[in-house]
Amino acid sequence: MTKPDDEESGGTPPCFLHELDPAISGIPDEETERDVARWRKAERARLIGARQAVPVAARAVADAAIAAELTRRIGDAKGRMAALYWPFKGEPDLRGWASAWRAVGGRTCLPVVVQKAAPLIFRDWTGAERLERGVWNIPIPPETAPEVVPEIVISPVVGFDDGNYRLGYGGGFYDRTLAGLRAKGLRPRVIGVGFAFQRIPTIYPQPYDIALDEAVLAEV
Ligand SMILES: Nc1nc2c(c(=O)[nH]1)N(C=O)[C@@H](CNc1ccc(C(=O)N[C@@H](CCC(=O)O)C(=O)O)cc1)CN2
Ligand SMILES: Nc1ncnc2c1ncn2[C@@H]1O[C@H](COP(=O)(O)OP(=O)(O)OP(=O)(O)O)[C@@H](O)[C@H]1O
Repeated sequence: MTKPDDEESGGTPPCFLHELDPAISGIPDEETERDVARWRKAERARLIGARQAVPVAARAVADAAIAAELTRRIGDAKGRMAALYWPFKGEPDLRGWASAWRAVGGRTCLPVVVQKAAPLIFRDWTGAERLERGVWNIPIPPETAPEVVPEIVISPVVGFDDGNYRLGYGGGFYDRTLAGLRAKGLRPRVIGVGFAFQRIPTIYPQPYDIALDEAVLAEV
């Protein structure tokens, strides 16, 4: 990245993001990391706000559209393990899809935060067990539920960009989880889900960001 000549003369723009080429993921420098973190924080707030403002009726239509499209893309359920999520902050509610998937022989699991700044684990979710409160009060299957490895990961996006990169809540959980699975030679199919307005040109991907395989984003 080149530095503008006027850096010492008061003409410096507040942020250098406009100079970044998202296609190039070089060695991260501190200044860039700070700018990206700041930009992501604001973008998350904007997108989560827009998502929470979607009216209930429109949301129900969009959730149904996402569910139908997932079924179409994924196909046969028999014996296949899909990771879902317990929706919060206006995320699409796919719990109905999860039970429909189980009803035709699919299996489901939910992500569990073991600790901050660490990969997630996935626990088997039959739909019959009593869920517990995990970190940030997110419902999770109890410790007695076996840890499993999903073949398909349905991941709620805060933002989704043209390079298939996902903006999440900022914990880095999915990136760490997918990196950990890859290190073991495991590559689940990762499908982002959300609403069409969550599509953005770029999240300014960093070396640790892992692109998703695809996304299903419903119009609202
Ligand atoms: N429904 C759902 N479940 C999920 C995820 C998700 O994106 N959606 N996750 C995907 O990763 C994991 C949880 N990730 C989360 C990451 C940050 C925050 C959060 O609210 N953080 C606080 C800051 C907390 C702190 O830094 O101490 C905040 O934003 O106010 C919540 C969940 C696992 N379960
Ligand atoms: N594989 C990894 N190893 C170590 N640190 C990582 C890894 N992936 C991400 N991080 C760290 O996690 C932090 C948050 O990452 P990022 O902004 O991509 O979160 P996010 O994808 O929006 O959140 P989430 O996946 O929890 O919804 C970053 O500061 C980054 O340093």
